[in-house]
Amino acid sequence: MFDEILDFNSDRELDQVEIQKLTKMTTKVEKWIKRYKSGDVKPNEAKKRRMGPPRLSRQAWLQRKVYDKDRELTNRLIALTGLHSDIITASENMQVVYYTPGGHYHAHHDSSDLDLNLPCEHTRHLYPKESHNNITATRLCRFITVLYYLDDTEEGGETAFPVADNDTYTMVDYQKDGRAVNPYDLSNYCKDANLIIKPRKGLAVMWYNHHINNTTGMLGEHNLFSLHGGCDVLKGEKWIANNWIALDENHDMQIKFHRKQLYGGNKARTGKSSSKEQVESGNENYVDTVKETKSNCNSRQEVVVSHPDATRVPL
Ligand SMILES: O=C(O)CCC(=O)C(=O)O
Ligand SMILES: [Fe+2]
Repeated sequence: MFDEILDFNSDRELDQVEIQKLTKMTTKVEKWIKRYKSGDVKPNEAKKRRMGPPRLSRQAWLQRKVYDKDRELTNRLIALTGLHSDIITASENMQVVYYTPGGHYHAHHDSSDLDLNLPCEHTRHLYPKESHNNITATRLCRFITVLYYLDDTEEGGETAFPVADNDTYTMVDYQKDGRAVNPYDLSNYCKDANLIIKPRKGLAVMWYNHHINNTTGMLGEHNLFSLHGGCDVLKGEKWIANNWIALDENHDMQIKFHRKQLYGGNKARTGKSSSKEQVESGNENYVDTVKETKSNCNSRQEVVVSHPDATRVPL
């Protein structure tokens, strides 16, 4: 309430002007107190409001054929991740993010919990038509994030991982050094994060959003320690780009995805919003193209997933 109604300039103090305004505001304040007392305002709602919007930034998608014509970056990603080139090449295009002072992205996960009742967003269009029509929800299956800093930022704008390596982390009553901390709120608790990275032009950060399933060698449980976000930019601008590497928990679906994207697809994938476009564009030549390129596919022997629990998956 203090933030919402009284502290107009959000400096956490009531000055003369705010107090003068306050006298005209009594009805509104009384209404608020009444709502609060009646339990109408849930603690979460209050918390969210104090944190401000989850994200304050501008985003754009770049197509691989535009930003990486010569595949230099793609090849470096293959080397960096140790993954099969098809996994990298079939993944989402690059997202560029721009922040100005006050801009931030509160802590979040880039991928979704492993839920076998929901298809992965990147392979949803590969399900048979009948079941496909029944798909109303999907989840993000982003095994790896690679984040690039495209420029320095004068002040603030760190990428923070509030609970990295914290074995004792639970979502309830999170504490740091004996103080209650809201690990999602990077405007107020950025410096409490366990890992903080200062933007520096040319630096890239890579992390795993999931574990590997030891039996299948494919996408495993969500790694909740990958919680992260962008702290408030205090001075200057922040420019970053994201590459998300998609992986299904189902090996056959992932291979189908590669074939369609790389050898049978007629449209490049442009991020989450494009899958509908891809489905609608269809691809009647798929079977022929797969036949033609089968030798090409077959020359690729295996998908190698590089991860602390790495296993080799036959293709
Ligand atoms: O701005 C940052 O440092 C983090 C951005 C991020 O997490 C995202 O775009 O998903
Ligand atoms: Fe993120």
